[in-house]
Amino acid sequence: MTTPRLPATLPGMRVGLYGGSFNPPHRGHAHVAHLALQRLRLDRIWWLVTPGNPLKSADGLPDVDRRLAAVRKVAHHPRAIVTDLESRLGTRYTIDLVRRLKTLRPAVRFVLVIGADNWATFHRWGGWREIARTVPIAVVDRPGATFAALASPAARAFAQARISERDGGLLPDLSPPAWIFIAGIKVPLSSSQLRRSATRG
Ligand SMILES: Nc1ncnc2c1ncn2[C@@H]1O[C@H](COP(=O)(O)OP(=O)(O)OP(=O)(O)O)[C@@H](O)[C@H]1O
Ligand SMILES: O=C(O)c1ccc[n+]([C@@H]2O[C@H](COP(=O)([O-])O)[C@@H](O)[C@H]2O)c1
Repeated sequence: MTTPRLPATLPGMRVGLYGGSFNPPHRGHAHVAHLALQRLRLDRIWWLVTPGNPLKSADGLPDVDRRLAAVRKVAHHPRAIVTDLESRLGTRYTIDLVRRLKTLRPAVRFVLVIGADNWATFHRWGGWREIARTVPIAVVDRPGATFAALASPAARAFAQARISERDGGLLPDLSPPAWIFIAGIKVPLSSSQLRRSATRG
């Protein structure tokens, strides 16, 4: 099996893994990426355009190249990398992605970055406990999802591993399980809302 080319890294680099359908990308996504860069003191954030969320129907999902082009327009930041790495690795499940990355780049400090709605349903992800034991996780708050995220099965299962919001800069250095809930300004935007408005014209 040949290994696809990964974005460049250096040993010890702090890299946020920010996966999404991005159908379409919006300012809420840029907010998550910027907040993660700042609060976790990341060297890079990789916007990973998924070939398809295993829990969502792929009906009407534009192909990866179209979504990559759209994400590049909203992701502007000198430390942002927009990539189709998951298509090239052949991964759809996050557990497979993080296992591969830990093997391919053992000296890089990866952190998984997700929105609060995804932490609320994280227990439905394949191998969710193993994901949380493999990489630290940063959860960014989102309108309507705060309570569900903080009371979620994942939050309860890993209650002892939650760190204080003011210690975000430490998260990439911690051995998992470790997670943080990042509050602050919430951006009330979603791709589904934008798709609905586009259909209405
Ligand atoms: N406004 C937002 N605030 C915080 N996190 C967000 C926001 N929008 C998206 N996210 C997070 O960004 C990641 C990618 O989201 P995704 O591409 O599914 O967008 P979405 O707006 O949630 O789409 P949809 O409405 O189709 O479900 C997910 O982890 C999601 O939780
Ligand atoms: O691995 C899983 O079971 C899994 C289930 C749901 C979502 N994910 C990943 O979570 C990321 C966010 O997905 P989405 O559709 O909410 O943008 C994206 O990278 C998905 O592949 C992964």
